[in-house]
Amino acid sequence: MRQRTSISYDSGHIWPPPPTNQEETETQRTERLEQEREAKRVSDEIDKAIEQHRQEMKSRRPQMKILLLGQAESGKSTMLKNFQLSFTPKAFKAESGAWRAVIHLNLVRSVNFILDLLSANPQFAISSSPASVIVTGFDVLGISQSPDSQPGTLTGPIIEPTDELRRLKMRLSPLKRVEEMLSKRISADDPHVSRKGLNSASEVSVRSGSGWKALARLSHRTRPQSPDELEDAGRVIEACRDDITELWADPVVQKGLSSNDIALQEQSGFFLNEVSRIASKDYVPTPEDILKARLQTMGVEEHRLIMETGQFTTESGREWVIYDVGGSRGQRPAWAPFFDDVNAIIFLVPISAFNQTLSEDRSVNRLWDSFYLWQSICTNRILANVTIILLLNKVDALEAKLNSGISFSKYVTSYKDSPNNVEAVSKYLKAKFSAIHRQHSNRTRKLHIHLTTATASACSPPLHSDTLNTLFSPSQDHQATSIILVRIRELILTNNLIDSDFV
Ligand SMILES: Nc1nc2c(ncn2[C@@H]2O[C@H](COP(=O)(O)OP(=O)(O)OP(=O)(O)O)[C@@H](O)[C@H]2O)c(=O)[nH]1
Ligand SMILES: [Mg+2]
Repeated sequence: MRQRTSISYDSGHIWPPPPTNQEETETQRTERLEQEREAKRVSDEIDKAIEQHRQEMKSRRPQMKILLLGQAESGKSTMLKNFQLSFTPKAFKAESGAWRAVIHLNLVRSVNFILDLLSANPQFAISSSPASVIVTGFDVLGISQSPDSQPGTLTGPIIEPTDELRRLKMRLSPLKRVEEMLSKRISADDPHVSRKGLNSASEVSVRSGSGWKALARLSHRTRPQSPDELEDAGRVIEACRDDITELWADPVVQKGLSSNDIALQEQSGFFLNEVSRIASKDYVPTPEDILKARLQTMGVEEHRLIMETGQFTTESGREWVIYDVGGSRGQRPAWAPFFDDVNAIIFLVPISAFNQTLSEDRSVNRLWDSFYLWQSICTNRILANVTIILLLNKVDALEAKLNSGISFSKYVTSYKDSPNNVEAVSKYLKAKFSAIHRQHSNRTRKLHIHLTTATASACSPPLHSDTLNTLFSPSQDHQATSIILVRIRELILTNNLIDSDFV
């Protein structure tokens, strides 16, 4: 006979109740057993329902789905890195080694770009100056722009090669192979590497899900058939360290670049000022290096962040899914399928790009493109109830440009003779983006705007420059990325509480 098991709830309460001392009749016994069976059935059903609910909750672990949108090089992937740095620091640290190869590639590409300029026929297409297209007006209904020049052609080398530069070019020639190898390694089996034009040193991309971080970390221990290419690359770069420094410091190189309006230091993935550190044997990327590294996104990448930190006690361990998309025009049709069940959109605008054109279409001003894109997101009916956050990014680069004398109103004619400083320009842009939102968006939706410098580490102290410190009150405008991220997180959580058990 099966032994009856008893569950003790607390002292004095045992279930099923132990047999009493009283003699029971056969009928009483049958009744009691029937009652016990029924009680057990009910109890089992409750247990089953609880377990089912638990499993459901587990599989439906409340996820926050966030979509990062914006044109190419607006800083979407950099903002994602900031999320990781702030909320999943252990995971971020664990992956940081993989960025070494990307940073090495960024560096080597800048060098090879300069070396190409010593040739009569650079290996990439020549375009006109970055400032080729002017935005003539920001009428919110009809944003318009007009091209003011056409791509030009080039006859001789951009940088006149001296004997010393020829020698350097020879000595640095192994970096061509290093660039090829690193590009292949990072782009996995689908390399998509392009020189974008005279004004841009490099672009290498990864396809979503290509697992490049794993590949970039692999050593010969895990790939015995191939020599440790990454270590080889590191050794070559280290051997070239002094020559790279010399090349970058060469006055003829500097003059050739500046007289052709090529500002390498303003470009993505610029590391030539830190060669001695980055080209050293024991180089380990810092969080700031990782934020500065450039790797173009292709397709839509899904990143699952299990919160390691959290203001709300129940938040730690929760999952946030962040979709990082490729922002160039050819990539944008891939965004729409992700609009359906998204909780929030973070839209980035690189406000320093007012004097640049799209690399995929040199006739389109980048600021104009951002306005156009913003309008289409605001208008989108599927997104009508989604929390929307607008980040006016690259404030540091905007400040540098305006301080160097580049006139905002030259490119945005409706700005007229307003002051050429960050405060006035960002105020103007905020007003313009807000106006588009008001006009094209669901009226009840509130717009949240922040000025950001995504490359200023989420861990760095508030406000990256003295000028910005005095320009903006920390409570209002430009703040440390970490503070903005906490605000964004709170906002998204608060706006999406109804369907979740977050708090
Ligand atoms: N100076 C400066 N550079 C930034 C800022 N934000 C991002 N960047 C740099 O700009 C480059 C492009 O940033 P990404 O985050 O790769 O741009 P993206 O929007 O993901 O671009 P796609 O993947 O092509 O769509 C990177 O090298 C970043 O380090 C910023 O606030 N200031
Ligand atoms: Mg990206």
